[in-house]
Amino acid sequence: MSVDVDWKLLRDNAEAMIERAYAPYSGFPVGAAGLTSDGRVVLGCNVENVSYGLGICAEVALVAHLVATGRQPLVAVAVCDARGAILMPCGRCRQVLLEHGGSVLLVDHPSGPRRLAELLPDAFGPEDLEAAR
Ligand SMILES: O=c1ccn([C@H]2C[C@H](O)[C@@H](CO)O2)c(=O)[nH]1
Repeated sequence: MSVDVDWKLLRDNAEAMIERAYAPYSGFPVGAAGLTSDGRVVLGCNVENVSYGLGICAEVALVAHLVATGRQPLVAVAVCDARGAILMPCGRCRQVLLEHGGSVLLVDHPSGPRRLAELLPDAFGPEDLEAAR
């Protein structure tokens, strides 16, 4: 199924999540919004913890929302900081997004959306597990 991506809608939803973020330790709230193949918007924000390493990124929270609400493939994701500026997902988040959007996933970028394949080249994937069996 092909879906038109309304990037303004995604960015607005990501920015709205800044208000929900729980980031008392870094002071760096992050919001994320994703579009599913069936046209739904899923959301996430970072959720930090007093045990610093336990904090989760906005994109990981978004994937938890996705899985809890049907787990359709992700087709596009927008992430932003407190100013509403586009934020590129950290390395761990790129791997987490790959699992649910694949290499064709569109990720918002200041110079125009990028495919995840470009942001996470030569990615580790299920075929690597198969290859070693
Ligand atoms: O892609 C990213 C990068 C960072 N953060 C969060 C983690 C931490 O709570 C804060 C500062 O790194 O930003 C995200 O949510 N997503």
